[in-house]
Amino acid sequence: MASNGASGMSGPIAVSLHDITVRFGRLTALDSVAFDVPAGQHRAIIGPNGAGKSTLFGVVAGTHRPTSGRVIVDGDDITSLPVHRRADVGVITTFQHSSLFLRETVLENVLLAVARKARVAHRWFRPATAYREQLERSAELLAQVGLAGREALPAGALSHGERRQLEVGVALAAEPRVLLLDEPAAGMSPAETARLSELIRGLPAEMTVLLVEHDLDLVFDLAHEVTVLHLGQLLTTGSVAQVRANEDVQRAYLGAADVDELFFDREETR
Ligand SMILES: Nc1ncnc2c1ncn2[C@@H]1O[C@H](COP(=O)(O)OP(=O)(O)OP(=O)(O)O)[C@@H](O)[C@H]1O
Repeated sequence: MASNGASGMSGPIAVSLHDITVRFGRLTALDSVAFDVPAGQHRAIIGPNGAGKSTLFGVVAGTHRPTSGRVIVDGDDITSLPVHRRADVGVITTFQHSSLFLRETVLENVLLAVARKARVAHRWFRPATAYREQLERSAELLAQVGLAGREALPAGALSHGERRQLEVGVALAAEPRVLLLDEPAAGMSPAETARLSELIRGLPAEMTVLLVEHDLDLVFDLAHEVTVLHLGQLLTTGSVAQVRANEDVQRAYLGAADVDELFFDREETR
């Protein structure tokens, strides 16, 4: 198991959710959910099916507008900010459904994102030097996400796991302060998941990461803290050890297919 460095209980708050309620008609998908995520923390959101994880993720990413409540990032209220404007405040999301250009090369995918960021960062554009800098930055990012040597391949030729790595590279090009990962390990092999975990654990210490993930091995490997939702309510937030030992969490998961994964370290039982 990884050592999960900073528990992040002190220091500035990066993301603050104030009494988030989401109703779909008569169904309350989220009921006054409130918690803070300290800057630099890796926070996982887990819970049984239908707990409200995706809905909550969408509220932070901007794809869902809460019925009531507020989303505060670095002190700014972004509740009403449309999804495409959240990048301006440093909130970058990788969604489950890939946003890559599959016919373009791996390098071009990252280069586009780097160029987009540069245009936002600089009012004027210096084509000759800027392009070289952007190429260098793209190569750096591809090395960071483990895709050095794959630059010339079309993104569509990558394995599923490599595509997810590339998506993270594209997201990092935008220099997020808060990185939102929507089930990053979905469809990955154990080896790909292990590489992804290493990649996330190696992100800059000041970057806040919020992820929704069903793969509890990954969650327990990289989360500094875990927030558990159940039936639209916040059940608890705590360290991996606290959450695994929590009887309310155990009850919430009873009957769920992944209950064994939650309570027993599979490496211990092998
Ligand atoms: N667009 C929608 N319209 C109506 N009900 C919805 C909508 N989206 C989600 N729900 C309902 O809201 C509740 C929470 O759903 P959500 O997808 O957020 O849960 P989840 O924890 O992500 O579940 P899963 O683990 O199965 O993905 C569920 O009862 C779901 O059926």
